Amino acid sequence: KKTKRIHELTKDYPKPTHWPIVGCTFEFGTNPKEFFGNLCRMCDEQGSVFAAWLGPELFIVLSNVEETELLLSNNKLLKKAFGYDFLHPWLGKSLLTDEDESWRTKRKIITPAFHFQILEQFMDVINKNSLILIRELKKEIGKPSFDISRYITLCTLDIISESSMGTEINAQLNNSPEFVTSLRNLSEAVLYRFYKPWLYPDFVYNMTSAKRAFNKDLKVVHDVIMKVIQSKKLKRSQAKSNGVNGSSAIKNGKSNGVHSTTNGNGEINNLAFGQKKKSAFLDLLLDYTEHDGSYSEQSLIDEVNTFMFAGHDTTTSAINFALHAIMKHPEVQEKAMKEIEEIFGDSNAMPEFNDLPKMKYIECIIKETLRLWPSVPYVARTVTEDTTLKCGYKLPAGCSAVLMFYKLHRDPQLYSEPDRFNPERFLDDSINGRKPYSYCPFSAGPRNCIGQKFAMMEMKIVISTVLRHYRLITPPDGPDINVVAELILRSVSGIHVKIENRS
Ligand code: HEM
Repeated sequence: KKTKRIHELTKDYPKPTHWPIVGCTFEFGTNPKEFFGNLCRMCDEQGSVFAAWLGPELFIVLSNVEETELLLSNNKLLKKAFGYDFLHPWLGKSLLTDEDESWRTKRKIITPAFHFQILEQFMDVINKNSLILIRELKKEIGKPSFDISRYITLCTLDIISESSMGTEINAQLNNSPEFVTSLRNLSEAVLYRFYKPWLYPDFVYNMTSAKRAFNKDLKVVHDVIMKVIQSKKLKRSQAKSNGVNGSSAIKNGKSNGVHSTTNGNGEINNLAFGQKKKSAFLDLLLDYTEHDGSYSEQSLIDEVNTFMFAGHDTTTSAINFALHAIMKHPEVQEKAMKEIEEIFGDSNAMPEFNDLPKMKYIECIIKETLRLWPSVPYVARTVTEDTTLKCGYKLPAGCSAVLMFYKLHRDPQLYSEPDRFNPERFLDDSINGRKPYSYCPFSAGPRNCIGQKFAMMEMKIVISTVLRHYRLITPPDGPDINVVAELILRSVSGIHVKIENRS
């Protein structure tokens, strides 16, 4: 009955070719490589609002600024779409996947961990791992070309593991440990299921070898995180019995049952993160758990898994595409180097926190990179109540709305020469007058990215450190980038570069 109603209300939408039962599943193709290209083609052919049935689910795909604003600014459309359910066995109901009141509570608890004064604690972790990256890249000097994305993946994984769990996994030094491989397999497995509507029912998926492999990888990842949590808990209880209070954060920062960011005068409270000693996101959650038991062991695992997932592939993707763009545009590389020289002069010192706002041009490069290659190329919401789009079509309750940022960011009505890489368009004067919601790499509205400041800090440090040590050169015969979206945007052919030492 519900499906019939949705069919009825959306019969006038533009649609690609549909078949009975499967809808336009085969128009999309059943692997990630074809899927994204076909989705972009459909946006070109059908326009900025169209409907597509994938088996029993209807997706309304939106890629213009008016509908993006309507959806993202609506406080009632906060529920993630059906496809996010496939993340539940891995991330549970965490900040990324949860809904309604329990999402709001989590957001309030976790927000203080991303206050900029707290992020400063992570400078050392990012600087240290960027230097390991530089050391690892040494072996590639002089080679005609190599894929730098393998190195960036391991570096960002080291950074996010140490920041979220407070534990070094040394992915860069151990090259590809089981944990790293399992993490990658899990992202791929979620997507594999999404493209195959016949695997949507749990009872079918549970019988497949894909599900058995998924469970195996899940166990590897969960076991590592569980061990970290247990060892942290043990250390904290030992510290407590020795008279050291591990949860001073809670005493001062609590209001209305929820941890607050400031003391009302805009000053940060004595959070675990605010202490001199470097803490991890996990420490904040453990503080709460000790205080009021708000997080069960499973919820802690889910939240750490979420940081690792949301904070790893995203920054990897952005750094990779930025390095590619810098390499392809020598004039951009020169300007970035000029800025670096102005900030650091002859010094070899790593950046300090107050150097980051000085990296204005590098910030423009990152923003322009995220415009052309947004790490999260689309997001989706479940429509929980009938809504009327700006164009007049009905968005019926029960369908999913997909916001296609990748196409939004290349709309010629919003950006002149939209396919051209031009960091200057993000210089202050040029962005004045830009429509709100025309640029959403971190999404927007209440469910925007909580980690965007951390991400910007990490990207600035890693990119500037690479440039300070190496000149990026386009290899004559390296393959060009080949973009696919496997939850996160990436180049299947890798990012091929040649590097030269800067004397
Ligand atoms: C270039 C880097 C990044 C990009 C482009 C990015 C982008 C996004 C986007 C588009 C969303 C919305 C997802 C949706 O609606 O389904 C999101 C949510 C989120 N991101 Fe990021 N992200 C980045 C880095 C990070 C980092 C470093 C962290 C953590 C350390 C993080 C943690 C999260 C979390 C927890 C959410 C869910 C927030 C909520 O629903 O309340 N992200 N991110």
